[in-house]
Amino acid sequence: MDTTAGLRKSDMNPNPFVQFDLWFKDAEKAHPNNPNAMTVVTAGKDAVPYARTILLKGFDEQGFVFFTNYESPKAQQLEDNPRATLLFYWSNLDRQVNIMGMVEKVSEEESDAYYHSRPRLSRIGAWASKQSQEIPNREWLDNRVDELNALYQDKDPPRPPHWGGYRVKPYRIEFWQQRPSRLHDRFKYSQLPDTTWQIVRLSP
Ligand SMILES: Cc1cc2nc3c(=O)[nH]c(=O)nc-3n(C[C@H](O)[C@H](O)[C@H](O)COP(=O)(O)O)c2cc1C
Ligand SMILES: Cc1ncc(COP(=O)(O)O)c(C=O)c1O
Repeated sequence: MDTTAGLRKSDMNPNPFVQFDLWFKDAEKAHPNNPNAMTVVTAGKDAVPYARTILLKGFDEQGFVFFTNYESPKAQQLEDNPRATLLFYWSNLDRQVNIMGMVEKVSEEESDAYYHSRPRLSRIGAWASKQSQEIPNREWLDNRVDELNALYQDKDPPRPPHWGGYRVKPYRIEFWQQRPSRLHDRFKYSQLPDTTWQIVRLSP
């Protein structure tokens, strides 16, 4: 994948989801390890921007979906302020994508479907972990996993009510590609009130 040739506005698909899909497919080839890893930034009542890595689990014209614990700090921040920024950096391609959007929970059905596609131990883990809470030691966590494994011995663990997905519905997406001498190519897509997308070039 040669990304050194530069980007013209005419290279950019008018639909940012199609453009993201093209770049994501390139990233899957160039980054065998977690091409879907993204930095997710949220800010709640204290206005502090909190960042963490999350795996993108799906995207379409409705938005970008990830799964997590609904009682985690990020979930509380999203409750207080349902906005997020998603940031991808694909170093082997010298590309960055920055997505800003409004956030909502995915449907129960969508969370169930994804939860049940996960390996059994990951499903147990979603029950075992009180995400981001302080715990006494590793043994405490391992014991919880043992207890939950015994509880669901011959059963399929159901999805915990505190675990599910969020969808980031973008209103702004920026595609960035590196060029020599820091004179990068950048295109910003902004959603207009009639839901069409305006594309402008930004200075590096
Ligand atoms: C590569 C990678 C992928 C991760 N993917 C997820 C994920 O999909 N969902 C999740 O809840 N946490 C994921 N984490 C853990 C988060 O970074 C974070 O520690 C956790 O969600 C707690 O965040 P919070 O305290 O801000 O709510 C991942 C971490 C790494 C390094
Ligand atoms: C706590 C947590 N939840 C979810 C995920 C991602 O989902 P999955 O385990 O279904 O790949 C990760 C990935 O690292 C994670 O650390």
